[in-house]
Amino acid sequence: MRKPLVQMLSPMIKNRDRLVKQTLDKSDVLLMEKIKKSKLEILHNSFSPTPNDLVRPVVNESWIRSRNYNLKLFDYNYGPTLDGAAFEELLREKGLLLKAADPYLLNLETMLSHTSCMVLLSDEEGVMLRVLIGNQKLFKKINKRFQLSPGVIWTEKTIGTCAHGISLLLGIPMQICGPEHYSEKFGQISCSSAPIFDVNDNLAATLSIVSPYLQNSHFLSLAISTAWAIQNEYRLALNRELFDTALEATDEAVIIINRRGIITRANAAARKTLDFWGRDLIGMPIEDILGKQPLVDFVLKMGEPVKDAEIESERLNRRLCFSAQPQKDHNGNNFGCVLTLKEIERGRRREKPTGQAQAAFTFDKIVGSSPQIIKSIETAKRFARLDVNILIQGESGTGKELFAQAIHNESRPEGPFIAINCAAIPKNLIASELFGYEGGAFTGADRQGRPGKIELANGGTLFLDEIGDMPLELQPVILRAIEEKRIMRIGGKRYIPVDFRLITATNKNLLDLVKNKQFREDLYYRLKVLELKIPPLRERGPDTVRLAKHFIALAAQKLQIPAPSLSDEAVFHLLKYSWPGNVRELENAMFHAVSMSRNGVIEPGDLPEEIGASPARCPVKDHTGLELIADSRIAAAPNLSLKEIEKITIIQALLQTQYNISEAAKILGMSRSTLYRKIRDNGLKFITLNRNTRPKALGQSQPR
Ligand SMILES: Nc1ncnc2c1ncn2[C@@H]1O[C@H](COP(=O)(O)OP(=O)(O)OP(=O)(O)O)[C@@H](O)[C@H]1O
Repeated sequence: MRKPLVQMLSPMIKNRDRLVKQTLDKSDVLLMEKIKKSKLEILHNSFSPTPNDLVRPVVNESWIRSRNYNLKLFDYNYGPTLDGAAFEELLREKGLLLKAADPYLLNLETMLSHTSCMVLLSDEEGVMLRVLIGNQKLFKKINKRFQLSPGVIWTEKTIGTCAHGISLLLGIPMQICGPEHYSEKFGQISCSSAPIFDVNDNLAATLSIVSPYLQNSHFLSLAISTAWAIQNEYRLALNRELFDTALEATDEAVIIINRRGIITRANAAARKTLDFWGRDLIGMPIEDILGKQPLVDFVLKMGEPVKDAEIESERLNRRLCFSAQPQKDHNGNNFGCVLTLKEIERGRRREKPTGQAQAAFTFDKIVGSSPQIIKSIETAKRFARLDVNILIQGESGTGKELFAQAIHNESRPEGPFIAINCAAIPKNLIASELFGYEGGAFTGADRQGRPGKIELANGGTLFLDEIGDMPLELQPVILRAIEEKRIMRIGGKRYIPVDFRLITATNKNLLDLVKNKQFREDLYYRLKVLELKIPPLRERGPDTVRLAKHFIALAAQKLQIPAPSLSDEAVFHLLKYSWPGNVRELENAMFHAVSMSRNGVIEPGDLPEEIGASPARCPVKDHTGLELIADSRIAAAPNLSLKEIEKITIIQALLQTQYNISEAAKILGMSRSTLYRKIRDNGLKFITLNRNTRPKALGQSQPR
């Protein structure tokens, strides 16, 4: 390394010390005299004259400080030197800094070896860690005069004004030439210094280039750029250490793989989990360790994260909880991924959250941007702020519990979320479920007794789903508990105060039940202080496609395969179907479709029969005559553009009205002629199937 670098220098440089001005001309000498005179005046008069061009304010201030340290002006000042053991210890301590700096110092020394320059590296306290000089004869001479050797402490305090002393003190690059030094003994030398900072911007070191005679601006730039390079290297090393410490601090097995699936980092927990104690995982293909894992291929290929999926490793004969986070550069290019693995106890599957005492959903997790769902979200958010009872109404599977959880997380996130489905509990058990019981209250009861769900909801939210199925005889007791905010366990003798927010939900028309005397009117009005309506899926327009994509991604994750896309025809079938089971049905349908899909695309044939078995011919064609409901971006884009939403909404309205333009225009709230124009603007040419299914080319017919 040293030889080729030396060869880069011109023989002119080698022969003559051209880097520095060795002979001083008349003007130099005059200038030096003037500076020296100013220095003596300032120090003698013990006041700071207005700084002039000759004396920089930082230098002026440093001279005053040096004098106040009682340093000698006309003689040598020697810094103390650390003893051998202390210096060895310090070198060990500064190992990372030296490892980062040494290659650069060596290069600098090589480049300057034909000059009389010295390269110094000091730590943040001014201890010289490295003193490098190509010319050994000169080094000995300097050492004798200045006692400058590794381990000596040189600061402004110990030797007076010098470049590296000011760099240390102020954290700035500095060049000091000849009489600018405090001590006159330094009058013939010059120095350029630059600070080096660690990752937290703490001063860590200085780099200095010292030369006899005067320096030029190149010296300072050389010192700054070398210090900068060392600083970057040092920060990288520190970050690497920090990363390794964090990596080792976690109990989770963490493995980093590159784009080809080769392990580049792994912590001790990973070696333990993968039975690799004492052996290195680095450089091994992850497939050799875990066996073929479609999820790993999926993350590397698609750049999508995976959270808490369960994988089976045949090689390890073990099930693992697997998460993966792709590593991307600022342009979104995937260059590997971080895998975390947790062992799942034998015979114990990862528990699915039951939704019993925890609420996972928040408003931002509710998928949908249709005006209908946005309205429900906005209303629910407003309701969440008011601590009163809320009745959620909506068809089955529309997301009522989802909204209840989101309201809970918005209003009482610290408390428990206790959900009960009144239709799912046998009638004779509802009372004990809700109110709990004291020990021995009835045959079969626990000896210690048990708290009921209302008690458990204390401080949080009680969610009574299917409230319409609450037995009539229990309704007055519920009413009292709501009004008095206290309950008595079955067989108990004392009231227990409870503080809970009540959210109820139903897919029935409660008012009809009230009219039929199946539901108490007073309870009904107590429950519906605020009423939230969740729209059915068929009214949410393009949300069907958004939700479908959301569920496809979830299903693919569960099945450990890359998420397939939806073909245009499949999108058409999804929009056309009326979804009696709402979002839950869509979720199941997408799971079915993902399981059935081949070649990464969901076709109508992959959908459950009732959804995919609509007419084989798609009645909407684009201007090229292709059977499309919209262009392919609808299937590909993660979110839909306004134009795409408009297109889908028009198609939906036409499907809903069986292509009756007047009715569709009414649904869309626009005139027939506007609808005709929008059909054309959207590049759609329709073959209408009127109620008698007689096809008619819409694009050619004139609006009446
Ligand atoms: N907007 C949405 N975003 C994401 N997932 C949703 C959305 N709406 C519903 N779901 C999902 O659909 C399923 C049904 O939702 P939920 O159980 O909340 O409906 P529900 O109206 O309470 O049903 P039921 O009437 O049967 O009690 C759940 O798996 C839920 O996660």
